[in-house]
Amino acid sequence: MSIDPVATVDSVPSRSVEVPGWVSGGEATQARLVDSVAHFTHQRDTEALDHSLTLSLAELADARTVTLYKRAGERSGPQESLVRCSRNALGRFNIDLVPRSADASTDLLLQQGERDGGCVRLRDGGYGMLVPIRHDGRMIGALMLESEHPLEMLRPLVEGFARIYANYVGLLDESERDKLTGLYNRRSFDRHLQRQLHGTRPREGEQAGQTWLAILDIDHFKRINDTWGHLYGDEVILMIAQQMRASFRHGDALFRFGGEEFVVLMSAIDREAATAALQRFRTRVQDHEFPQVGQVTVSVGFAVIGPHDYPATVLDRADKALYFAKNSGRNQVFSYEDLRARGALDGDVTAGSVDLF
Ligand SMILES: Nc1nc2c(ncn2[C@@H]2O[C@H](COP(=O)(O)OP(=O)(O)OP(=O)(O)O)[C@@H](O)[C@H]2O)c(=O)[nH]1
Repeated sequence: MSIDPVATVDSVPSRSVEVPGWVSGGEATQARLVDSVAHFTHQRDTEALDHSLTLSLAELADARTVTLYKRAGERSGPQESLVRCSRNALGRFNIDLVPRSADASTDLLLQQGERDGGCVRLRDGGYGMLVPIRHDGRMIGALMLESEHPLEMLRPLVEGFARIYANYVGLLDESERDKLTGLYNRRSFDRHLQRQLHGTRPREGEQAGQTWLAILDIDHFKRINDTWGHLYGDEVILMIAQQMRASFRHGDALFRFGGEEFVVLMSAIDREAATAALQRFRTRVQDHEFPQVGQVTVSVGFAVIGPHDYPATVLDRADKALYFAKNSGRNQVFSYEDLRARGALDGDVTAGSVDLF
């Protein structure tokens, strides 16, 4: 069923306590609990962790549905995603990942969770419990359990799982991100590429787009370091990352591959739209006054990603377009497919600077 806060009424009286059998069990119960935690903390990427969390809780709490609401961490804005584990007609659990924009009902739910984390009766007679998930004092999401049984007794368990989850998300996030800029690091690139290719569905009213890979490289960065020193060089890298965040859309994945080289995985309807977005970023950088250093420019090469392309192949194509941009005077954006169609890459094209996998 849909989780609509309008459907939640009345706080559950504190004495209504009915508990799934396992809660009062002995060693077998403890073993099951430990097993769940071990399984859950074995995961090495956030998506698997989300699935494992909702499934573990659904099984342990004998819930009919466990929903994990996640607030977008990296940017401001209302974007959220939702992972739902629910029991099907055969009694088995299914997990759905639903990327979505926040709507009024989600916000209301989260506000409610913030306020009291309340146990509620659902309109259909079921029981609901909402537990906020906090990391470093910030609410990063919430867990909503729905069951045929009252859930109050399970609150410490669910809160414990929420705390472990928050700690773990923090750790995973750190291992996936570049320390200086907070952008994703190269290690997480393949996973994001798969998600971008297979996970993004167009929003209502939106046409399905294509996925593009762009390499952005700061021009004459060595000169910046040599003239102003590495600290100013680092500052430029940081500001370029900020410009990327401000230029690209929320669903686009932003990486620092190392040094002064950045990668964007973006959706765009066609090559013109991709070019426009990248030109906007290039102009933005060119027009920015960097402290002490003054003007900085970037060169960009990009290529479309087909569903069966290897990451290394597309990186190589985007890198060839970048190399062309560098050789054509820098501060420009080039598409590999466009250059290919014009015959501009025929002949002597040496691979650029990207180290392939
Ligand atoms: N400050 C700073 N410098 C870095 C970092 N990583 C790499 N560099 C420097 O970035 C410079 C890259 O220089 P090159 O690859 O020659 O490229 P470039 O000077 O930007 O020239 P073009 O790309 O051809 O325009 C080198 O001097 C590296 O030492 C970093 O994290 N911080």
